[in-house]
Amino acid sequence: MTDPILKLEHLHKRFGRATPARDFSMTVERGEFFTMLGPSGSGKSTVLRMIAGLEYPDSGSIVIDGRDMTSVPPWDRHLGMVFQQYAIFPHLDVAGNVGYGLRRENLSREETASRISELLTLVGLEGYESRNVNQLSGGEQQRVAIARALAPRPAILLLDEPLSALDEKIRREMQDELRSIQQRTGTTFIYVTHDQEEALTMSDRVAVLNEGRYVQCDRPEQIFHRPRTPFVARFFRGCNLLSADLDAQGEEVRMTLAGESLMIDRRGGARTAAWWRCGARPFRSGPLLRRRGHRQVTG
Ligand SMILES: Nc1ncnc2c1ncn2[C@@H]1O[C@H](COP(=O)(O)OP(=O)(O)OP(=O)(O)O)[C@@H](O)[C@H]1O
Repeated sequence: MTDPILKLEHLHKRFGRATPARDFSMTVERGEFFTMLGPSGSGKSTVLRMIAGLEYPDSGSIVIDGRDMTSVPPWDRHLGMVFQQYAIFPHLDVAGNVGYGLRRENLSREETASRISELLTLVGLEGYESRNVNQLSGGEQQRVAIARALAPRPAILLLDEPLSALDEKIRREMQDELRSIQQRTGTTFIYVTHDQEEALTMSDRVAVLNEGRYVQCDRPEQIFHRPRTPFVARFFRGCNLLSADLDAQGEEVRMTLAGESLMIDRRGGARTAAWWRCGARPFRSGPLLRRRGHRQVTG
């Protein structure tokens, strides 16, 4: 088992009355697609900005690839960043924009051209080198921004709601493409979104944030089928929460719901069946998890 690529330990950050990070600790493994998901104001962007070095924590530490980076400036952290706004340079063509990411690499002209061409192929813009960026669609501009951020082979690529300005169809396509780019390059991605479906579809693991803490950090199918708190369950709109009485009897628990009783084991073994019997089939669980190759859970 290799060391995690990122370790956040007891991060705390306050802005006046807002506390977007409270004793926040988490680890991200090498090559993971890791997503921070949560409602507006839960602290996702602040945590991402602290990883990037765009904000400094009041206390706690940030270790990237084994080095303490807590007070290191952003340009020495060897991270890439992609934001919601397509932060590309309007006065440079596509090659100029992607090449900007290579300016510290000391490459020859030929090596730079070859790397730009490789990156454009990776993001599906093969042959776009001399195109004017102002004439590209939103999705294409975001691909240029991703190629530029990946150009110096960052240890981690940080993505803050990169698809939220795109229309639904392009957004869906880009979700699949981003996942594929991440897998082909093996780069660790840390992704911020408030979109539940996006998080579940793309990620290896998801941290659900609320008020500066994460309330659950797990694989998508665990988050979806085994929410640890009512907050997580409610956050996936369409999920039905029903109150039941539980009565422990040795290894089994009797659950009484709407006058019906059911024995479940202590790990909640029959819980899925119970939800099914109540007609509370989870929101889009089949197509959602099938899209990323998960087995559908049956009752
Ligand atoms: N630079 C800042 N100055 C003052 N308050 C801030 C600053 N940055 C963030 N906050 C506050 O911290 C809280 C968390 O903000 P943050 O942007 O991290 O949340 P978020 O989960 O990313 O939300 P959103 O999805 O709306 O972007 C909010 O109450 C916000 O107003």
